[in-house]
Amino acid sequence: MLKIGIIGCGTIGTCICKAIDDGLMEAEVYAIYDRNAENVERLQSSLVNLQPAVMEAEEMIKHIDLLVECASQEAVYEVVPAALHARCDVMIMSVGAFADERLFKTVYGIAKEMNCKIYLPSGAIAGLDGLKSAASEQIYSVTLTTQKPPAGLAGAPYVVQNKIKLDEIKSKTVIFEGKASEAVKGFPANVNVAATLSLAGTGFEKTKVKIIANPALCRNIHEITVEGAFGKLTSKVENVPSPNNPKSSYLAPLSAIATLKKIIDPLQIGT
Ligand SMILES: NC(=O)C1=CN([C@@H]2O[C@H](COP(=O)(O)OP(=O)(O)OC[C@H]3O[C@@H](n4cnc5c(N)ncnc54)[C@H](O)[C@@H]3O)[C@@H](O)[C@H]2O)C=CC1
Ligand SMILES: O=C([O-])CC(=O)C(=O)O
Repeated sequence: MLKIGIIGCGTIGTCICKAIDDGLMEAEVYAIYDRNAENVERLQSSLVNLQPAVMEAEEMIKHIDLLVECASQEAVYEVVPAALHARCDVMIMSVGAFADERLFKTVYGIAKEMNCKIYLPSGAIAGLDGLKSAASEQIYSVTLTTQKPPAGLAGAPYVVQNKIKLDEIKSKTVIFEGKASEAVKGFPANVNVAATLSLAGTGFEKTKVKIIANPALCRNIHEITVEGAFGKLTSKVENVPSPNNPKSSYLAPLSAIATLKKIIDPLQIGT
């Protein structure tokens, strides 16, 4: 049975544990960790069947097959290289960390050397299957347009640095337009999907991102347009926010669960 260790006991970590606790897949949550002890306790007390140990990544990687990062971009630096060195596969949610090319090259290099896999779930977007197929030929452009209710963008470094008053936005307003490399740094908790899109397609410098604060919305909308030798692909997901975290969409933990099921299942569907 796949032995998993989870870093981050917030919205996504809790959904993953609950899915395994409910018997949705054959996996063991060997250990969990969060720098916030209250979140560890809350997660532990929500489980009925599982009793994961609590230990830091350094220790858990000696015992597990797969390390799941669902914490923060910072955590990717802290735990992913060490996990790969210990020959653990890794699943990463805070994909925006890979806008740091040096980190990405290092992590990719260790994974190759150790014969390990790095899994990046689709998160809150749809269409990566088509983009991956399309990338076997020439791609002309990839664009992500994200719309969130203003509160879902609160605290983003770009918003703070540019003194954007989210509570004064009364109508649909474009607050950022630029490269994916800048978007994931300015909005680390909002557009990790831009990083996944960049890695699947044309890279961080060529992938374009537009972020819109829209007070009329109660959903997080991600629209993708890809043009290439294959033709044109458009996808739009109107995401219900996660119940405990308005920054994250509910489809994100569901995609993490689906990725785990794919790792375990002999049947592999899609690109
Ligand atoms: N790839 C994607 O499509 C998506 C990615 N995300 C990203 O996934 C990550 C987790 O998302 P949520 O569960 O919604 O966030 P959350 O805020 O609900 O939970 C994150 C948890 O990780 C803990 N944490 C943060 N940094 C840590 C560290 N260095 N070491 C240990 N614990 C740490 C926090 O204390 C918190 O309990 C975030 O980085 C988020 O931006 C979220 C949604 C979609
Ligand atoms: O969940 C979402 O809507 C997307 C998100 O936060 C991210 O990619 O970081």
